[in-house]
Amino acid sequence: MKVCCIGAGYVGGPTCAVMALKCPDISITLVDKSSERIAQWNSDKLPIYEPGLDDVVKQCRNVNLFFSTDIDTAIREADLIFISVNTPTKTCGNGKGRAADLKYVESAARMIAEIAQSNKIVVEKSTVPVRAAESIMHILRANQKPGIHYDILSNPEFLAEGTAINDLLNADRVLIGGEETTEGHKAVEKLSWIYEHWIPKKNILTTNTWSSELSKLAANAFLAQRISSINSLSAVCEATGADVSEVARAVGLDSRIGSKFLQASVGFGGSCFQKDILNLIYICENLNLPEVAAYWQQVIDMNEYQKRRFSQKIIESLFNTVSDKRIAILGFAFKKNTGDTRETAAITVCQTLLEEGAKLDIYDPKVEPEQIIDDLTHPTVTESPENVKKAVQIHSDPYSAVRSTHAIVLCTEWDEFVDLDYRRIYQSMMKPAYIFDGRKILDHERLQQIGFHVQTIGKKYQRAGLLRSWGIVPQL
Ligand SMILES: NC(=O)C1=CN([C@@H]2O[C@H](COP(=O)(O)OP(=O)(O)OC[C@H]3O[C@@H](n4cnc5c(N)ncnc54)[C@H](O)[C@@H]3O)[C@@H](O)[C@H]2O)C=CC1
Ligand SMILES: O=C(O)[C@H]1O[C@H](OP(=O)(O)OP(=O)(O)OC[C@H]2O[C@@H](n3ccc(=O)[nH]c3=O)[C@H](O)[C@@H]2O)[C@H](O)[C@@H](O)[C@@H]1O
Repeated sequence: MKVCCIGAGYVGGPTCAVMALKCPDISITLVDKSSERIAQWNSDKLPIYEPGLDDVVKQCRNVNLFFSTDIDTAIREADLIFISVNTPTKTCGNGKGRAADLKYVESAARMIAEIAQSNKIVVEKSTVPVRAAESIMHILRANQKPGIHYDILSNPEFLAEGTAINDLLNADRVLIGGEETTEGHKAVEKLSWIYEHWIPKKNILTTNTWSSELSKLAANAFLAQRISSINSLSAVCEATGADVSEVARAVGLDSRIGSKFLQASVGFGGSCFQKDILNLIYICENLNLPEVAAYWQQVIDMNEYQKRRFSQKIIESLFNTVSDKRIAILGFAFKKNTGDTRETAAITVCQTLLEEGAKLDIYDPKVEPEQIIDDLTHPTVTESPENVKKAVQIHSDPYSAVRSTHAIVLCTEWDEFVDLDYRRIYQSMMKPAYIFDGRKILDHERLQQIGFHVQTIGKKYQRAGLLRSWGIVPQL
C-alpha cells in the first residue's frame, strides 16, 4: 500500500514517522508546499522539536518514509491520502476571528481532484468543522474523472505536542468516521488495517463521519474547559488563602472527575484549544444555538482573564510600575518539550510588560530567537515593532537572562528551570528580587528562604511579619 500525507507539520510529521516505523510494509510520502520545511525534514535538524522524533525519522527516512515537494507524484501513486494541513482561525471575511479557515484543506482537495488517475481514500486528519467532509466530497466528486472513485474518511488526531511520539504509539483511541455505505465501510477497514499494525483493535473506534468530526472539537473543548475551571478557582484561592494545588488534588481524587488537566497555570496556549473552541462556538451560532455558544465562549474568556490577571499581578507586585525595569522571562513555548509558540501565554505576559515600559530578557531552551521576535513584533501584539526590538534581549543561557533583573517570570514549565542554582541567581539580581511562577513548578519555600519574594498561581504567599493584605476576605 502507498500512503501520501499532504502537510508536513506538527501532526503530519510525527504521525507519518510513527506509521512508517510500525508499518514496514507501507511506503509513506510526506509532501508539503514549503520546500524549506521539506529540506529540514530531510536534514539533521528537523523543523520541529519533539522528544523521540529524531530517532524514529532516522530509522525510517528513505526506507519507507519519504519527504518530498513533488506533490503530484505522491498523490498520483498513493492509495490513501491524509490531508494534514493547517486550519487556522479566519482572519478576515465571514466568520473572522471564529470560523476555521478551510482554504488549505480546500486547496489540498482540489490538487487531489486534479491529479488523481485512480481510486483514492482521502482522509481528513486536520481538525475541521462538522460536515467539512461534505465540502471535500463535493470538490472531489464535482471534478471526478470517469472511472475514479473517492472515499472520504474523518480520522482526527489527538496527539499533544511534547508527547507526540508516545501519544501516537500508545493512543487511548483511534477514531475513524466514514460513510455508512458498503464502500464507506471498506474504506474504514483499510485505514483501520494500517493502525492495527500497532493499536489494539478494541481501541479503534469507528463512527459516522459527522460524529468523528465533532468528537475532535468536543475533546479539545472538554480539555480546555478543565483548565479554565481550575484557573477560575485559582483566583478564588488567591483571595481566600486556599491552595489551588490542594483543591485540584482533592477534587481530582474523585474517580468520576480524575486528576489530569487540573494543573492551574498562567493560561492555556497552543495552536488548537482556542482555535477549535472558537470554531465550535461559530458552528453553534450558525446552528442558532446561542446558549451553547455562550457556554463555550466562557472557557476562552476565562483563559484571557487568567493571562491578564497574572500579568497584572506582576506589575502590582513591582510597586505598580515596571517602567525601565529589567524582567527575565523564563520559557516562551506554550508548554514544555516543544519549540512551538503558537498562542503561548508568554506572548500576553510579555506584551503587557512591554506596554508598561519594561525591558525583557528572554530565555527558552527550544524556541528560536527569531520566532520570539516575530511573535512580539506581530501587528496584533504591538504598533511599534522597533521599540519592542530595542526592549527585548534573547539569551541562550538562563543565568545570563536573569542577571541584574528585578524579577523572574516563569512562563513555561521546562524541567531545567526546577534545578537552576537559585542562590546564584538571587545574588546576581536587583533587590528586592521577585519570582512569579506561572507554572507552579518551583520550590517556593526554599526560594523564600533564599530571600526571593514569591508569587504564584492559586496560592497567596505571605512574607513573615507582613500584614495580611486580603482586602476582600470577610471577617469571620
Ligand atoms: N499541532 C497539534 O498538536 C495538533 C494539530 N491538529 C490539527 O492538525 C492540523 C495540522 O496542524 P499542524 O500540523 O500543527 O499544522 P502546521 O502548520 O504545523 O503544518 C501544516 C503544513 O501544511 C502545509 N500545507 C498547507 N497547505 C498545503 C497544501 N495545499 N499543499 C501542501 N502543503 C500544505 C503547510 O505548509 C504546513 O507545513 C490542524 O488542523 C490542527 O488543528 C490536531 C491535533 C494536534
Ligand atoms: O488538537 C490539538 O492540537 C491537541 O491539543 C492539545 O494538545 P497540545 O495543545 O499540544 O498540548 P496540551 O498538553 O493539551 O496543552 C495545551 C495547553 O494547556 C496547558 N495546560 C495543560 C494541562 C493543564 O493541566 N494545565 C494547563 O495549563 C499547557 O501548558 C498548554 O499551554 C490536546 O491535549 C491534544 O489531545 C490535541 O490533539
